[in-house]
Amino acid sequence: MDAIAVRTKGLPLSHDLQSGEILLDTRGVTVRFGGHVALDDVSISVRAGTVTGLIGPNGAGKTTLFDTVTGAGRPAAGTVHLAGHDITRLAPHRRARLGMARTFQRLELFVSLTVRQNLLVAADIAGRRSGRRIPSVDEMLELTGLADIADDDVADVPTGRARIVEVARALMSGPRVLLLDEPASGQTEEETARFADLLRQLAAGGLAICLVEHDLPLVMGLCSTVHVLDYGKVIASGPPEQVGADPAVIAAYIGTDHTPGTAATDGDVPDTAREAG
Ligand SMILES: Nc1ncnc2c1ncn2[C@@H]1O[C@H](COP(=O)(O)OP(=O)(O)OP(=O)(O)O)[C@@H](O)[C@H]1O
Repeated sequence: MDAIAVRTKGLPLSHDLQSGEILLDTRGVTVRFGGHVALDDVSISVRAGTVTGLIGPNGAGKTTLFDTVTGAGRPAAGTVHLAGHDITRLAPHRRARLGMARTFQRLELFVSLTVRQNLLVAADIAGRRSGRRIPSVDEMLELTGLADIADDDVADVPTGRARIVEVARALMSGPRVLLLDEPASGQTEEETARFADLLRQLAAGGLAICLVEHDLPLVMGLCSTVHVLDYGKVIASGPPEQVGADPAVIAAYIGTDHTPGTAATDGDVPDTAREAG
């Protein structure tokens, strides 16, 4: 496959990548909290230039897998690989330096700063850390559709758009892999549609995106591959239409608020970033 430069509207979002290359994978990852097995022999992969879905009922282990991949937690067994290199023992900041960025289920923004200031802080850290050219804040505000609220305090920004601020902030580091934990939670239908376009655009630029999301129509419409976790195990992996029709997946979702093919949120969603933070 041709090497593609990861550039979106001229933004130097990342390094040169092979489209379709596996950028991130976990191999047999097991995580225990005391006697509780939160992840059991989990192997998933995320390719450059694609959006990969990671779904499953509440408590299935999705956030735990993100924590393991980013280095916030260590697995009891198994390994994590970035572009084929074993990074299981690397500290989180070194993984970030290698091109891994994430957002959080619970918004983690500087709520007393403006949208622009949040991106400036990220730009400052990323610039000092990597030494490579990173996107300008204005370019990023434009790309992510945040220019009109650039000078608003994040505390006053509605939750749906604050989630985009978090994505923009993650993108300021010029990642190769972007991990998104329930980014559409709190978004209106219109915001979600715009967000889906943004993710398509970023993936088309070569970024490897892993999306944890309870909005299953969004996942099914956006992802080329979906991994399904249930009670810490991968119960299905494949194209969305195959996974959505899988009896094991349907069974896993029965009795939950979320069933494949329906929109759902995780209950009450705060109105603004102030309430979410
Ligand atoms: N720090 C922890 N200590 C003990 N148990 C934990 C810890 N973190 C997560 N767990 C447990 O591990 C399991 C997986 O949790 P996790 O948050 O990864 O699930 P999830 O799929 O992200 O759920 P949700 O969709 O509700 O966010 C759950 O049973 C949870 O209670």
